[in-house]
Amino acid sequence: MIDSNPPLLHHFRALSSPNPPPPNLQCQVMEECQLPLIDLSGLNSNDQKETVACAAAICTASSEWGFFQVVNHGISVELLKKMRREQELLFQTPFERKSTCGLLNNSYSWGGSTTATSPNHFSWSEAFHIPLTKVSEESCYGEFTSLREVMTEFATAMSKLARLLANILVENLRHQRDVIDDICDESTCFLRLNHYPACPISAEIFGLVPHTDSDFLTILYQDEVGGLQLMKDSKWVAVKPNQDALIVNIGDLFQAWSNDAYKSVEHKVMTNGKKERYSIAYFLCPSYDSLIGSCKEPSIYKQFTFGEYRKQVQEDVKKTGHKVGLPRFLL
Ligand SMILES: C=C1C[C@]23C[C@@]1(O)CC[C@H]2[C@@]12CC[C@H](O)[C@@](C)(C(=O)O1)[C@H]2[C@@H]3C(=O)O
Ligand SMILES: O=C(O)CCC(=O)C(=O)O
Ligand SMILES: [Fe+2]
Repeated sequence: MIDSNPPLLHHFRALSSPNPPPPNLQCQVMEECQLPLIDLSGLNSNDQKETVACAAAICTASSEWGFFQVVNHGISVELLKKMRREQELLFQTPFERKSTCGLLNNSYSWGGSTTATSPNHFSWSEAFHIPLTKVSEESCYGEFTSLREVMTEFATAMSKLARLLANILVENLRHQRDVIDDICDESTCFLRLNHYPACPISAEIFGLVPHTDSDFLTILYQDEVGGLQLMKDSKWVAVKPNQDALIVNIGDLFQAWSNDAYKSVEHKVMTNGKKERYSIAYFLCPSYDSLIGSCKEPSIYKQFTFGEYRKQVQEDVKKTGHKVGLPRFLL
């Protein structure tokens, strides 16, 4: 049989061989949490009190959790299901085809990072990481013609939702709307299609290593399998999947801009011994020359452009296998 999965086990064993096996990652009893659940229909209410309360709930969750879930988000169940079906077909393609045929702008990767040199930096997953500018480009799709149509619709809907939420968060900080539309363009925003194959050594390896996202905010559409965990009050807590909801998390850029009012929280994905898992993340990013500086004084972080930030993250990951992120920019 032709294998669709990348050679994850082989690679993990090769990385582990001279080193001692990593500690058991799943030994603690995990608390499952109900993330703040926000009904976005409040934003369209004729009652201004409801609109204000909904916006306040978004800002409070961004400060206290850095994570929340939204329902009545305006993206239809049909579109979400169609997108998931297309994603499954894409990942079921033979590994050779995914990795060598230039699919989706040649954006396929596996193991989390091509440069992982230690088992602790290795992720039991594969992904396509597609810039928004390429989503509707015919040449990216080969025989996956229906994926193009669905993904274009999906990206447009996620983009609209991400901008709506980001504008609310900005307005709360600066009493000014539309800044996000001025600085975020398609050139840097991206969609990441994630696949976590069932893992025979699930106690030893992450599905996706702990990290914060390097963007303003991320919207995640996950399936019913579960495995996402986030840091809350210095403890890892597991997110209970809710099929009606999309998950939103604050990224590093909003944390810097808000001078730590909004939290870019560390998160990770645990593997599952029996079931594979799918998720799609939309990352809202500004153009590379956008200056990110705090909205308040005294500022905690140096000003930086998004280009400088990405470069620093990539350099650190390449050198050490590990993302340092915002602490690099502390004043
Ligand atoms: C090895 C890594 C690459 C990554 C940062 C990390 O340390 C762990 C997760 C990776 C990830 C996943 C989501 C985004 O695509 C990304 C840009 C991010 O913020 O975290 C990547 C990072 C990266 O590619 O630099
Ligand atoms: O798959 C998930 O639940 C999370 C994915 C994620 O954190 C990412 O792509 O940055
Ligand atoms: Fe993430």
